[in-house]
Amino acid sequence: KDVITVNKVTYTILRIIGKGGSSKVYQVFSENKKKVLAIKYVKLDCADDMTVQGYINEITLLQKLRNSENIIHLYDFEITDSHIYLVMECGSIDLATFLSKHKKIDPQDMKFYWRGMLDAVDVVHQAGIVHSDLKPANFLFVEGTLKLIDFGIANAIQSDKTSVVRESQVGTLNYMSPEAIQDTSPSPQVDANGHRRPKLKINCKSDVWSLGCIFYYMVYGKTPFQHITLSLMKLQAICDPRHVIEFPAVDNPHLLDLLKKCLIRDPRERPSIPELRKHPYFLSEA
Ligand SMILES: Cn1cc(Nc2nc(NC3CCCCC3)c3c(C#N)c[nH]c3n2)cn1
Repeated sequence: KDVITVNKVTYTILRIIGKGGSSKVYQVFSENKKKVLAIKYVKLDCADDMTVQGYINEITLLQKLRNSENIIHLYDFEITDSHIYLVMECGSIDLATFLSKHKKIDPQDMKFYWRGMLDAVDVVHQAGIVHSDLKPANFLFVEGTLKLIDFGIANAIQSDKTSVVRESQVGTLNYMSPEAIQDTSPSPQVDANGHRRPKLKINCKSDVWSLGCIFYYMVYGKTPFQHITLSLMKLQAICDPRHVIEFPAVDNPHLLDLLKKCLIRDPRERPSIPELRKHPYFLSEA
C-alpha cells in the first residue's frame, strides 16, 4: 500500500485529488485518527528561495488562522530541503468543480455560501493579507461549509485531469479587478526581507471585485467578462466604464444590488467586506 509518512506518522494514500507543477494533493486515511485527510506534497528540489518563502508564509498563515471556521484546517506539516508535506482536512469538492456540475443553486444555500466566502476573505484581510487571485478553485466544501484553501501566496494547484474534468482556472483573467490590471505603481516586487509584496494599488477591494465575479458566476452561470475570449479585449472591457456589465433580472432585489456594488469599477466606491456583511441581502431571512 502506498503511504506517506509525515513526522513519523503514516497515512495511507487513497487517491490523488490534484496535481500542479511541483505539487500534488492526495486524499489519505489516517490510521490513528481514523479519518480521511488531505496531504499537499510540494517537491522543493528545483524551487527557488522565493517559492520556498511563499510556502512558509502560507503555512504560517494557515497556523495563525487555524481557529477560523472558513479556513482549511492544517493538522501537521513537515518541511525538508527536498519537500513540504501539509496534512489538512479533506473537503468533498472544490467550488469550481461544484459550479461546473450545478448550474442552479438554491437561494438559501447561495446566501450561506456567500456568507462563508466573505467571512473567509475577511479573516485573511484582518491578518493583513490580500489574496489578489481569488477564484472558485480556492474554495472547498467541507461538510457543507465553504472554506478557503490557500492565500494566493504559494503556487496554485489544478485539479488532477484524471479525477475531475475541469477547465483549469490557474491564471484566469475572469476574476481580475480593474485596478489590478491598471496597476503600474513603481513599488518594488519584493520588500526588504525578500517577501513578494502585492503592488500598492491592489488592496482588499480587489478581493471584493473577485468575489463579485464568483457571486456573478453563481447567479448567472458565467463570469461578467467570460464571453470576451480575446485576452486583450477582456482586459480592456474590465477597465472600460463604457463597457456596461449586464445584470439580467433576478427574484431578490437585494442580491442584485449586492452584485452590482461588488462590481463597481472604482475601488473607492466599491464596498468593503464589513460593509457587505451588513448588506440587506444578508439581513433578510428570505
Ligand atoms: C476536487 N476535490 C477536492 C477535494 N478535496 C480537497 N481538495 C483539495 N485541493 C484540491 C486540489 C485540486 C484542485 C481543487 C482543490 C484540498 C486541500 C488543498 N490544497 C486541502 N484539503 C483538500 N481537500 C475532493 N475533491
